[in-house]
Amino acid sequence: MSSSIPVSVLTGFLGSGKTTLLSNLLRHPGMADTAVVINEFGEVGLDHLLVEKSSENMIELSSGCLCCTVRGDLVNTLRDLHIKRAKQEIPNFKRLVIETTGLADPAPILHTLMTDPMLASYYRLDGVVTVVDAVNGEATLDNHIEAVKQAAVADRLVITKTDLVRDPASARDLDALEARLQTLNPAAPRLHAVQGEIEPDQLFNAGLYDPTRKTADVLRWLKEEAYADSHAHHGHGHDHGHHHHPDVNRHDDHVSAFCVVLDQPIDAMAFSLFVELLIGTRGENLLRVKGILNIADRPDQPAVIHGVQHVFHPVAWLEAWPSDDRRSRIVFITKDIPRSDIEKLLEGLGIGQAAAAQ
Ligand SMILES: Nc1nc2c(ncn2[C@@H]2O[C@H](COP(=O)(O)OP(=O)(O)OP(=O)(O)O)[C@@H](O)[C@H]2O)c(=O)[nH]1
Repeated sequence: MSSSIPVSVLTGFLGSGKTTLLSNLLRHPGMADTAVVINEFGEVGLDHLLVEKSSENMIELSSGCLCCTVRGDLVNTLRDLHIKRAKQEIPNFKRLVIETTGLADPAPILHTLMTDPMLASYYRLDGVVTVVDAVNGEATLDNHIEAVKQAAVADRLVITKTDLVRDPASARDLDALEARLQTLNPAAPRLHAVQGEIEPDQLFNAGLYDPTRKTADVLRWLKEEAYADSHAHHGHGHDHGHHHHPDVNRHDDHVSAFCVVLDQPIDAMAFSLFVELLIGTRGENLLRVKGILNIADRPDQPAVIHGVQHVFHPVAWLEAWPSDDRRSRIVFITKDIPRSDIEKLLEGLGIGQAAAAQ
């Protein structure tokens, strides 16, 4: 596991600046050992020509949208890459970046990385980087649920084209976009990049759960405190414009991010049932679930859970609690599943006690 290759998924809507960002990143000396898989939609992949020179390990999947053909293609591509690396036919890359098409739902890619047994033994998900265009970002979020999902599941958000934000009206639009992203995804740091200029350190090693690292990283990964006031209402002083849009297509009204805190230890069987019921009835709307659990019969070893839609990663047990706080904390990023539904289901199954409901 310690030698597994970290994989970053780079996503963002059409034209948001993914390729520009990637080309710049690959010029950094620290990124020299990076392999890149680019998924182009359509017959001719132009991006390939644009970034080719900066990486010898460039692979392109041009057979269609990665999120539609992902199972076979991605598995085969990553498998081939690993075999060639082992045979020393290609340089010994230490990191992999997958750039998705602009329309991709990132979930199937995350599923594949999490569930394919071979991939899971050679690669591990480092994090999701989502690019959002400062100029078109709001309109894109209004009109495309994929863009909302991309932003909601990100570990890092990169706002591009801020150089085009010059007049006061555009600056206000950018503030509104930032506020909206804050509500959609309170835990992901928001970074700005002009023409792809960014330090790789800000995007990689995002601290997604890795059992070989110190447990403190789990807290960084979970960042549950970021969700503290982000539920029920959009309670941010600076989110002007947020409620005034007349659009009927406000996708992010459907998406919520919240953290449920349970004071009492959790019965393992009851929690499995909870996950099963949730996946069975609402699986596709569970954009992301991550948490640290206090399981009743193993109080000294917290369980880490991580799910994307209907796929849950096998539970990982930590050696010790990362801090004095031994309550179970579960972050949910959902579409059309309000916090109250989750709390009702937990209560119905007699699981813990939701702190916020007290
Ligand atoms: N002014 C400005 N233009 C940018 C910036 N970042 C990207 N662009 C331009 O935006 C356009 C789209 O950028 P790409 O990097 O190709 O975007 P992409 O997300 O890879 O696009 P697709 O592969 O089509 O989804 C290009 O013309 C870039 O030059 C920026 O920070 N400022």
